[in-house]
Amino acid sequence: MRRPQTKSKKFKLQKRHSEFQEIELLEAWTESGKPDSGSNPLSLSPLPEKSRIGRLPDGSFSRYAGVEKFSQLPLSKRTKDGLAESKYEKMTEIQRATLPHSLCGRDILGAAKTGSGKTLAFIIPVLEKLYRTRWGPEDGVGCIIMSPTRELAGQLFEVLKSVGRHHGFSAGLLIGGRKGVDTEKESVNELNILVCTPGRLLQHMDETPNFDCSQLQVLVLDEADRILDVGFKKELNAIISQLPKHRQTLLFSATQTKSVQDLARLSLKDPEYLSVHEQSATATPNRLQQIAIVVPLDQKLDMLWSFLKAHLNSRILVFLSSCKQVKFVFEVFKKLRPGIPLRCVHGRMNQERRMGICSQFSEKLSVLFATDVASRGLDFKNVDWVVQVDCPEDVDAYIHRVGRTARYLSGGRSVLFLTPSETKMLAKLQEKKIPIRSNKGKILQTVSGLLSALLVKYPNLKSLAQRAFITYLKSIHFHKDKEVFDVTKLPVDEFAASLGLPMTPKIRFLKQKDKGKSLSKEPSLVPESTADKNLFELPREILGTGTVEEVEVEKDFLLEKDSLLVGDGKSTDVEDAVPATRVLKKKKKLKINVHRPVGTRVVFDEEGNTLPPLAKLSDLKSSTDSIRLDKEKVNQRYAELREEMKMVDKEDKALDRQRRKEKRMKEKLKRKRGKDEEDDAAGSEEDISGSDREANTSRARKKGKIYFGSDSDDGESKKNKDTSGSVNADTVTLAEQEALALKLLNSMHP
Ligand SMILES: Nc1ncnc2c1ncn2[C@@H]1O[C@H](COP(=O)(O)OP(=O)(O)OP(=O)(O)O)[C@@H](O)[C@H]1O
Repeated sequence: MRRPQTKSKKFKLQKRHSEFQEIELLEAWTESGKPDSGSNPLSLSPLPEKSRIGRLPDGSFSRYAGVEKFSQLPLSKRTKDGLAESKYEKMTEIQRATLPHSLCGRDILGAAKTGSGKTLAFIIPVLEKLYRTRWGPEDGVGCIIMSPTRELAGQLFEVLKSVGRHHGFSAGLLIGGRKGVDTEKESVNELNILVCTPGRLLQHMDETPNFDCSQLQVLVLDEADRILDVGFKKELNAIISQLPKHRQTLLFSATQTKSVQDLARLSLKDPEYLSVHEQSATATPNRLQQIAIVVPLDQKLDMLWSFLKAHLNSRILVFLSSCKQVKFVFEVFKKLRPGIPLRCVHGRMNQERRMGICSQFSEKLSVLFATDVASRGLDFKNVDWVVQVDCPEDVDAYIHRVGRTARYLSGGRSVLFLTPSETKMLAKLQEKKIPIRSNKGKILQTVSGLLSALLVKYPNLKSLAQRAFITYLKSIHFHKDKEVFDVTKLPVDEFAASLGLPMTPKIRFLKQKDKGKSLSKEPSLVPESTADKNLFELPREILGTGTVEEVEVEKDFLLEKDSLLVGDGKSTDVEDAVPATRVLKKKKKLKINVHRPVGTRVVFDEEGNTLPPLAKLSDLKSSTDSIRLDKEKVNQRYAELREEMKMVDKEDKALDRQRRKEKRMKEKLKRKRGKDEEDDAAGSEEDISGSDREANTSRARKKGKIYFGSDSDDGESKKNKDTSGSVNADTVTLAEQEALALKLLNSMHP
């Protein structure tokens, strides 16, 4: 037993020794720019000072400028093995450009197109830095990698785990929205690498006793321009003030900041600005095909629906401007069943669900409706289409959104919907080297009419629609670029109608801000349409004008934006950092601005088309086109609909009650049968020599074919019901069925 122990100890010592040699060589490279081939591998020099950050003398990194493979770089064996096992062999452009600099301790400002491999460009130097300084558990936090969103932090953590699998460092994912902050507090001081969002990191800095980052070696900001912008300003300043100035800082983004102010905030020292695609003809990936379609605001959902129906075998990522928009479109489209799985992700969702949905989206062909929470950094696999239903707030936001497709070597396509008043965005994109051309879209199927019927049937959808309406207008109102976004140019009544709303919600924030200004109508640039216009839409002149409904709205639109989302006072993440302010619901006397006769009970076929009786409304339309509906009629119709729905509801409830009773009876019998079978197995003489009736029942029981419910499953079972002397549920009442069941039970067990 002793021998192997000695052997393994010896082996470990040898291994450590060779690692020391390796570190020595790497250090020598770092110091001189060349591996120190002349040094004696057996003479161990003292450990390098922990705080020292090696720097490659100018020009000497050029030795590695032309190398193509990771294996040719002076990396530790552990990192090289991790890379090889993760199937990374050849470097991408940004990795080739930045690694020689970052490996010798320089501050880096790295910029490259989306999907070009920036993550490895900072994960590798992090691992190498800690390895070379022989960082251990007792040294605490050596590196912080920050990301603006929790999902992205989770993804970076996975890459770190994969490439760093042979290293012995401890690493932790610190993001908000997860329980277990107390558990984190216990171990956060022992972690060597923190992958985090700014909010959660700050929370630990504020609350965790003895939380210490004073020995920090490397700070990484992924999506640096986003973390440096106003949304994170306070958090970032507070964090930076607690970090040592003497450290290496790596900033990466597809849309990198060059602001001197930003760089000064981070105390960068002679940073290397490495933008590998600056001379490229395009700012987006070469394999990305991009088109823009001009769609009137009130036809956006029709266009989106038509698009989805035409691309059922694709993985599609759809961007909308706010959580409420995402929720609404997801919920109503789900009810209309387009024929492809639908998912949604936004900042107001439970974190576990958010993460789960993002990973499911990579696995299955589906449509993911998302806010900008999914716009940066996320590496979904094989997204075929990115559809931007709501225009991004600027060119950078556009670049990140479309960057979710056409990643690394794969291709992809994107569509941008622009309302007629947003067409200036097209020129702005083209100015910034984005090869996008405008195209005509075809509306194959309209849904706005169906939505109004859905909203009658599901009142919660109506309030979702109202909120979606308000938050959309607010998003336009708060966007900075007024050349593109002008809320006064939007056709608000038509927009409300297109969401299925029977009346236009009151837009209070505009009333206050732009008193006197009236919202004008959009120029009509209707895309080519092969579909009938909404069949049950009544002409607007029949419906009266200028009347509104007030709805509960969030006071500050920014709260609606995921990127700046915040939660309750106990913030755990920047996404949850500012307390949400709500305005109390204020009901006012409603005047109704009806857009169309609201539907009756709706039945949909598999394709999401309405079946009669809704279709009758189209007849109603043709016969009433010329009739002016007064308010009384509308109210009367509402009352009728309510009554009708009550009746339907009653019927449904009764049916449901009956089903549940039957189910209970079935279960009771099943349990009983199980018990009997146990008794059979115990070999009771009485059971074996039972009466004919018992024999019949027992035969039926063995076949598992005693039914009392009407939902029995197959034809054969129905036949058996009769032969086994059991009951035909269609011909007896529930009470009779129950009585019979009891009788049967009693007869089986007198
Ligand atoms: N050297 C490499 N060899 C093969 N695949 C790579 C290499 N580097 C990165 N990749 C792959 O390329 C894809 C995109 O990488 P990554 O997520 O790092 O891009 P990015 O530049 O950070 O994109 P974004 O700007 O959207 O954040 C990932 O699937 C990653 O696994």
